[in-house]
Amino acid sequence: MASISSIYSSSPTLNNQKNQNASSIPIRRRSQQHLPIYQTRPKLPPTRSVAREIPTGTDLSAVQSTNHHRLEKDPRALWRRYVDWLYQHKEIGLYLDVSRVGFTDEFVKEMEPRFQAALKAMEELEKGAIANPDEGRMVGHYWLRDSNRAPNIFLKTQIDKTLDAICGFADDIVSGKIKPPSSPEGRFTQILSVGIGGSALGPQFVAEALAPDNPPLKIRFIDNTDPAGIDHQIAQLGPELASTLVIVISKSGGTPETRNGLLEVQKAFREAGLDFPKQGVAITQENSLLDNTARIEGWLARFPMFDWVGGRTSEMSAVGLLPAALQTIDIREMLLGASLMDEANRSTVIRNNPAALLALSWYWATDGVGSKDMVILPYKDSLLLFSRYLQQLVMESLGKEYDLDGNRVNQGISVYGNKGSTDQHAYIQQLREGVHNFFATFIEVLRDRPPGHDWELEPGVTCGDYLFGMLQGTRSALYSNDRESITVTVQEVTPRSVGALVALYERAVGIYASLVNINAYHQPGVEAGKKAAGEVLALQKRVLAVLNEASCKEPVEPLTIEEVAERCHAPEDIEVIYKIIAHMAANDRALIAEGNCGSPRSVKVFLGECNVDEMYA
Ligand SMILES: O=P(O)(O)OC[C@H]1O[C@H](O)[C@H](O)[C@@H](O)[C@@H]1O
Repeated sequence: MASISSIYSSSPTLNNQKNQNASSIPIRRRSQQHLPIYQTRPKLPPTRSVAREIPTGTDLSAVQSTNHHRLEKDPRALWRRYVDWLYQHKEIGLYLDVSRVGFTDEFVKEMEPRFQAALKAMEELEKGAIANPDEGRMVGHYWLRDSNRAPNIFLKTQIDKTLDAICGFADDIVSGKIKPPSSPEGRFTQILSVGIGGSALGPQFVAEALAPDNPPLKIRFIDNTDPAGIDHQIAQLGPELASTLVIVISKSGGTPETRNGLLEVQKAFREAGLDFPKQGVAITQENSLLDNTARIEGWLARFPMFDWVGGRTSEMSAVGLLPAALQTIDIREMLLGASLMDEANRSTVIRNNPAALLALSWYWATDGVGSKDMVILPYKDSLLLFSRYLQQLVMESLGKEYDLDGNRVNQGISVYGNKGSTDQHAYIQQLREGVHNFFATFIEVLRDRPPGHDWELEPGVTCGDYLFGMLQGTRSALYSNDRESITVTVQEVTPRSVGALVALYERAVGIYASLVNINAYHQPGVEAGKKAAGEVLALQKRVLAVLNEASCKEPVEPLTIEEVAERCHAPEDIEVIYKIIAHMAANDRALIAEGNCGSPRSVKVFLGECNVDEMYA
């Protein structure tokens, strides 16, 4: 198996190219490799503080151009730039316009060697290199849509067999060949998908984008451990719980939120007198806790998640494909769209490689250090969740403390957005005129409605013309105020174009990560929050034990928060202890709190009942 670590480690460190006077890109010398990045990188002057120092009456655009090249404003030159840089993929029906990002020809030239190194790294990754060195894993989501690219026949067979199994199972469910055991409907009518993060965001985005108006199975999601949210989903299912297929998705098979969702759903099944295993499907890694549970309990079906597919890039695995197929979305078309896009993204010519063009634009717009946020604005309701999906893909992949050489870099690009033209009535005001800390990405869909459904709501103008006008207007209004933007245009929202969009951004993230020399495929930072949450729950158990002991005394001994903290041997955790008590008190947890919650020192607590067994446990 090849290794790409050498390619990564030979990448030059990131530098703020636009603020360099030298025409060549400074390459970090070996001897500098262990210097913290802030010592090797020129500091970017933040636009806001620069703006504050400007004397009144100064031409702001002139000041900005000291930080950024002045953007081209001549309409003819802009048209030429548009035509020169426009990327088109005919088979997908996708265009990428980066003309409203102000990178210069010199910048592109300077970046060329780094792009070649990044594209080489992608090539090695696709061949099966350990592209996720921290976890010692291959990164194989590209093989999912072209199994011939898998590095060995075993993996190829695994991919092909899983795809066939997904299609077969979905057909059997949709056709009613596999029936729920006790539903009067005689067939499954609902899907309840339980999963979080990469095990939810892709399926949510795709369902919103592509599900037909009246799918044979309607999907809903539990993607949190919020009891009220879970109750809401279950309540909405009502008697249709009996015809609900529950898909539990977790790569690790041990994510607490997903486990809790499953336990809550299983309880609802018990209470309704239903047999959960006959309606349960697991998508997880082989031999995970979830997999073993599903196997032992005899769930209806189990589908694998592969070690070499990360959660946030799992849309083309069973995670995304099974829910999509159950909604009768053409998953083979999704895969085709992704593989066509992958093929285009293998070009070593930047302007012919859409993912490289995106990465180039991101690098320029954010100075390669995430100095600007990425605002995603799809002008199409069905693409509403694209920004949420991209938020995880981009931020979990690029938001890293250390680079591959161990330098502290605190990399990342913040992503947010919703949809146009809705957002024009919300926050576009700030984008146009306020703090200049973003670049926009417009997602344009050319086809307004299915053929034969359009009408003119005023002479010569349709509803979709308004949407189009709003997009074009916002693009040019932002640009005229020096706000850069990218436009991704698709002909229609179809399984093919959605598959292509997913693949486009997956690859752009990979290339960008390589440019800034970070591992895009791990998420060490996520563990800190999980660990801290576990510590809070452990502390809660100690608090309960202390309160139980005091409450078993005669007479009962109410304790102040300080006393509880002392007895837990955790005086430094007093604030969390107070919050634990306040949370339990708000939830009728047999805990009696006296005093005023607004003044925590006045609060005294004891348990409403003494549990002698627990005292001696
Ligand atoms: O699929 P799971 O193992 O349940 O993981 C679900 C999610 O949880 C984690 O916190 C990770 O940060 C995500 O990348 C992942 O997608």
